[in-house]
Amino acid sequence: MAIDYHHLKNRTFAPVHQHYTERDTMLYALSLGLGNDPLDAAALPFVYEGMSSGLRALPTLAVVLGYPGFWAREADTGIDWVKLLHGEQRVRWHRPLPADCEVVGKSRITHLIDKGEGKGAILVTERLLETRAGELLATLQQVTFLRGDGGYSQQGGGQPSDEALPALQPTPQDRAPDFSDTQAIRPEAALLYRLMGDYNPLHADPAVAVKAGFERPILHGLASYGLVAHALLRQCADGDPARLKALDIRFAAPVYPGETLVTEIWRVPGDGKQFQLRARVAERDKVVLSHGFAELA
Ligand SMILES: CCCCCCC[C@@H](O)CC(=O)SCCNC(=O)CCNC(=O)[C@H](O)C(C)(C)COP(=O)(O)OP(=O)(O)OC[C@H]1O[C@@H](n2cnc3c(N)ncnc32)[C@H](O)[C@@H]1OP(=O)(O)O
Repeated sequence: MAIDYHHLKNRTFAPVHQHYTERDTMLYALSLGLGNDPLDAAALPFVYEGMSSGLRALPTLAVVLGYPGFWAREADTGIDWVKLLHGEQRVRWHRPLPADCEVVGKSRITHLIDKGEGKGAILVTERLLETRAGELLATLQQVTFLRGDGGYSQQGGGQPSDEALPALQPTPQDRAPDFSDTQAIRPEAALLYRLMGDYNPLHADPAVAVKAGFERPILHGLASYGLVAHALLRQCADGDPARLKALDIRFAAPVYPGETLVTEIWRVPGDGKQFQLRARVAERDKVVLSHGFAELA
């Protein structure tokens, strides 16, 4: 079954209510590998409640909260779910995330773009993450690359296609990064990370990974996203999670659990609050996250 633009665009998502606790906050950070080195002072406030600062939530915890799950697998979507990949993630934080809170996630599909037969389609989902009292914590945009669904607009009597999102900018080619941060990704990272709510079999089942065109299960894009955000906070914000205001990034190539991620950060000339970033896998010297933009308070 091919994608039907109107059916998919009009899909409704029930608000997802969630009460996350300090334990969830710590498990999220642990699933990214914080605490791999128990003496790492920059990681401890996110995985141990006994610090003088109290337990702190990584701002990227927002990406797993109020999440509607792996709904693309439902047959009526028309999506070839085995072939989909997370393409980009863009988040704006409006308030720091508490370590324990009742939240609600409100999702809707905002864009569906046909890139053409054999090239794929782009699906953009927006999620507003609010407290139960209605305060907006974060606005999230998830760009999904539907590798198996290009050309849908030629079917069913000519289905529409939306305008693309404003493009993210590539990182500087003419100068070395101002900061660099290295993180080891644990071999079981994807198996741990999926427990945060993204149960896409691509990250766990070797047979599904092969069907999708990979040699073995790949890491969730949002796990790499969390790692890059932590690298940025550690290098440029004294580890203060409340300072992250914006982070956009493109997932340029797959990351495999067990690899080493090197995040490279450039200062944007100006008031010192904006940065460009990318990340590469050290073992393959391959850029895996690109077109990064971040803003700190
Ligand atoms: C719906 C339910 C929600 C589900 C959410 C996700 C659930 C998760 O479980 C899934 C995951 O986490 S998957 C893991 C993370 N993602 C990845 O590993 C993807 C890595 N990226 C790739 O493989 C390629 O970039 C690839 C394959 C994405 C694109 O590569 P190419 O086809 O070679 O593209 P290229 O020829 O370079 O460019 C063609 C056009 O596409 C645009 N583009 C490229 N990479 C993009 C990307 N990552 N995201 C968005 N757009 C992208 C290019 O700009 C180009 O556009 P245009 O034709 O307009 O010039």
